[in-house]
Amino acid sequence: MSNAVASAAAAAAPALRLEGLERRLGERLILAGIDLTVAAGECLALLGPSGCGKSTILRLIAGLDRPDGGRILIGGRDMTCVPAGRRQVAMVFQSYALYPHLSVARNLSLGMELRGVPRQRREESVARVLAMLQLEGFSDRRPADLSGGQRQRVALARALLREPRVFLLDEPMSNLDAQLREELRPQLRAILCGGQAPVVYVTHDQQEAMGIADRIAVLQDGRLQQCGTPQELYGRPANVVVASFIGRPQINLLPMDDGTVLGIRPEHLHPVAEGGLPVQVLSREWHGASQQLTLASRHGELRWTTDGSQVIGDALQLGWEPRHEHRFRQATGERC
Ligand SMILES: Nc1ncnc2c1ncn2[C@@H]1O[C@H](COP(=O)(O)OP(=O)(O)OP(=O)(O)O)[C@@H](O)[C@H]1O
Repeated sequence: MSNAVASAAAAAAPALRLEGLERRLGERLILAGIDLTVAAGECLALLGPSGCGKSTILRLIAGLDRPDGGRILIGGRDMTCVPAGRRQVAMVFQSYALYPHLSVARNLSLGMELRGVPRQRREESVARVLAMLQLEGFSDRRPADLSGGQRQRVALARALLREPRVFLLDEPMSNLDAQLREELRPQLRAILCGGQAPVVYVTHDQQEAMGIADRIAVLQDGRLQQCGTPQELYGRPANVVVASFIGRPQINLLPMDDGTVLGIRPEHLHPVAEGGLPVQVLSREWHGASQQLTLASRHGELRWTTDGSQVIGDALQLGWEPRHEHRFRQATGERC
């Protein structure tokens, strides 16, 4: 291939591509044939329960671990056997790993110093990321004198300064409290989407994945269940695993006599005067603007999110619009 043809092919290639990635530990298959692509500037969330293989995928992309099958391509180039240090991949973990004895500014500039970046450019870059992450007043502080959220932003800033070709984040907000996580979410999204590097963001929190990512890949037991936009996964889950993982409170899954499972989201139920499913209120939990009710029905317990004033013991009938029904095969869990 000529240089011009090769560079045109690289430009057209996805920024990050995983092809049939496989990882075994002894007899156990930890990852089974993972195929994923991430475009430049796109944020892909890896979502799934503990042990599903999310961190293993990140470690393989970073080069901290080797796959037993498949390939990792960055900008069209096969990086599967390239050592970690030469992949230009930045990874942010849940623990911040900042140098405790150095100021914020030094923590940020050290990597550039080691790479021989001239002083003036270092100072400009540090000032730029501090402003971007709203940390301007903190450059002289030590990590111990920062809050958890501020420390995590410094860790992010340090990763941004590496100008990586791929950005990997492993549950970067899991050490922060729920309120701070919510506050940081839009900031993080703006920062991650502002760059050219593809971003892979690991989380087990579906709300965080929906809030931050352009697309979500749902994993279970080392297998990719579905990959799509948050709206696609919510609106047309490919199987009961995805249906249960996306959307809170969890979707109702009701086994039917015809060998299917009927899926109805709690927010899509509404009271009807007649011809609906008879239910009785078992318990209630206030969520501010709405309440979540647990109901007894002939198909088992149901969850219903409503702004109504029902109380425990109330009996009523519920309906739903046909367009909100999801049908899955009982035998396989796959969408019908
Ligand atoms: N060094 C190891 N030795 C044995 N098993 C391992 C090792 N590393 C990972 N595993 C197993 O591989 C599977 C995938 O682990 P991985 O850490 O990728 O999952 P995860 O989805 O990131 O989980 P979590 O959300 O808990 O971090 C798990 O079942 C785990 O027990």
